[in-house]
Amino acid sequence: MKIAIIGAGNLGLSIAKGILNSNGATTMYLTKRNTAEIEEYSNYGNVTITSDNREAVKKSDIIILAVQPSQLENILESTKDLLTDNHVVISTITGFSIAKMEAILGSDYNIIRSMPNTAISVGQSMTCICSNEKGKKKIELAKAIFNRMGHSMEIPETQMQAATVICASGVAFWMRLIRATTQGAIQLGFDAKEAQELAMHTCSGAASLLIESGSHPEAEIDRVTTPKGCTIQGLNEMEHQGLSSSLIQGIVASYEKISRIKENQL
Ligand SMILES: NC(=O)C1=CN([C@@H]2O[C@H](COP(=O)(O)OP(=O)(O)OC[C@H]3O[C@@H](n4cnc5c(N)ncnc54)[C@H](OP(=O)(O)O)[C@@H]3O)[C@@H](O)[C@H]2O)C=CC1
Ligand SMILES: O=C(O)[C@@H]1CCC=N1
Repeated sequence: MKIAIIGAGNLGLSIAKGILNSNGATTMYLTKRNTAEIEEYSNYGNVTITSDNREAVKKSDIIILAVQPSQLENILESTKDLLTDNHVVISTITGFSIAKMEAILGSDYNIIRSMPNTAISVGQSMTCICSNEKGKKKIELAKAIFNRMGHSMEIPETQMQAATVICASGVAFWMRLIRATTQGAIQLGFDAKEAQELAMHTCSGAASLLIESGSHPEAEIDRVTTPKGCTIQGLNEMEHQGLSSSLIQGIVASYEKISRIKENQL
């Protein structure tokens, strides 16, 4: 696969790392205006670094768009004459609808809208995808690309904002929970490095339990909570302090913010 990543910033470079780690591309173009910061990637034999988006589009089949929302329109306008039937355009842009992309490109091209997260760099992204009418026949290809770097789910476009909060912002939410657990562990006597190791591997184990057993979180909690024991004491105190409620409220606040950003853009 010949892949171009237009906008090699936080997410674009995470995708690049995921692709390189999984040998997922025969050639890869990485573009940004200031290329000095990513020169090290030219050490990979099959990677070209450039600020020329037109060259990247011309030489690639899969075009992954990872610029800020306000930067996308110009990029689409300046490259659309190069697009062919063979191209699959995969946008990762928050709040930029397929209709808005089609208003610029037309509806004759394969357009996939995706929402990966930065864990794509280590092959662990939860990525949601949807497509325009024309792109429906490329959705399996898009899934195959993202499944090499984690797990993908096809969803209706109407759920894309919610997926952004849960999956993309979600990485930051889980990081904060792991950080808070680490701080608790330090207070209980572990040094900072040990504390983080305990927190992150316990978090990873808890998620793996659900993924591999298919069971419900409360069923797993029941297996841990000894009657009158320390786990239920801790859990109940966390809930008295509003743990679940604050998480849900944060998720809803994040969703409301995305909705406002989207309204301003469209
Ligand atoms: N960060 C995340 O976890 C996630 C982000 N997203 C979405 O991904 C997109 C990118 O986010 P993020 O990576 O955080 O943003 P960044 O600002 O880190 O990256 C954007 C990149 O685009 C480059 N860029 C800007 N203009 C151009 C241009 N004309 N041609 C080529 N490259 C250009 C910038 O580099 P330079 O200035 O040198 O050109 C920059 O490196 C956003 O739309 C965001 O909503 C979605 C899911 C998760
Ligand atoms: O914070 C943001 O707005 C973007 C979208 C999801 C992750 N980063």
